[in-house]
Amino acid sequence: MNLDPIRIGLVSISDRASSGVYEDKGLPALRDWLEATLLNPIEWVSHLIADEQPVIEQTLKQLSNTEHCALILTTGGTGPSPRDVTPEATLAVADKVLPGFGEQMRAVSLQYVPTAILSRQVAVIRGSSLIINLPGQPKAIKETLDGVFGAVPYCLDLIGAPFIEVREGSVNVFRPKTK
Ligand SMILES: Nc1ncnc2c1ncn2[C@@H]1O[C@H](COP(=O)(O)OP(=O)(O)OP(=O)(O)O)[C@@H](O)[C@H]1O
Ligand SMILES: Nc1nc2c(c(=O)[nH]1)N[C@H]1C(S)=C(S)[C@@H](COP(=O)(O)O)O[C@H]1N2
Repeated sequence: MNLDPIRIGLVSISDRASSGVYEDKGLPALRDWLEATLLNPIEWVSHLIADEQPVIEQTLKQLSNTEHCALILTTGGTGPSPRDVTPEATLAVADKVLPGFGEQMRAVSLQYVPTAILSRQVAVIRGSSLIINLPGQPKAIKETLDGVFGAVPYCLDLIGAPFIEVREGSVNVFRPKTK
């Protein structure tokens, strides 16, 4: 079966990585996980930006409206510090909020760290894009995506995105049987 390409937006949100204090490990971790999981060809649009709410909102709008990314993943800026504003920016550009993703990611993350409850991560629909916030610790990307990605393909089906398939032995995708 020929799978359509999927356009994916990646946004690493970190004051220190974006200013060169440390090397960004967010974008590579996101790419590695998605490349190891998805069978579709992937078209990437990546951004490394500071924890600035207007910049985050502008980036998300561009990825959704102009770049037409079906899936947009952010990493970083979900905690309680004053500079952590990713959820506020994501909610500000949302058409619909999907609270189940945040609930599930925090529940899954509690298996790894007791501080999982500090992440205020959200997932939303904007237009034909699904936007999901992930925590900033690079290792949290695999931990959370392993736990929630099973629901992503059907969510993308419902918003008119390309039909995506995953590699055998990666994540268990659930699509309800069609009537
Ligand atoms: N993009 C990244 N690349 C590499 N390591 C990161 C990145 N983002 C976060 N980390 C690591 O995870 C830790 C917690 O991430 P968090 O998002 O809370 O950072 P922060 O303290 O808000 O600072 P900053 O925004 O400057 O990354 C950081 O201290 C850093 O060690
Ligand atoms: N799976 C997972 N979730 C996690 C973590 C982690 O290491 N793994 N770190 C937690 C911590 S310590 C914080 S402060 C919050 C917010 O992180 P952020 O501000 O980097 O997004 O995510 C939490 N969620």
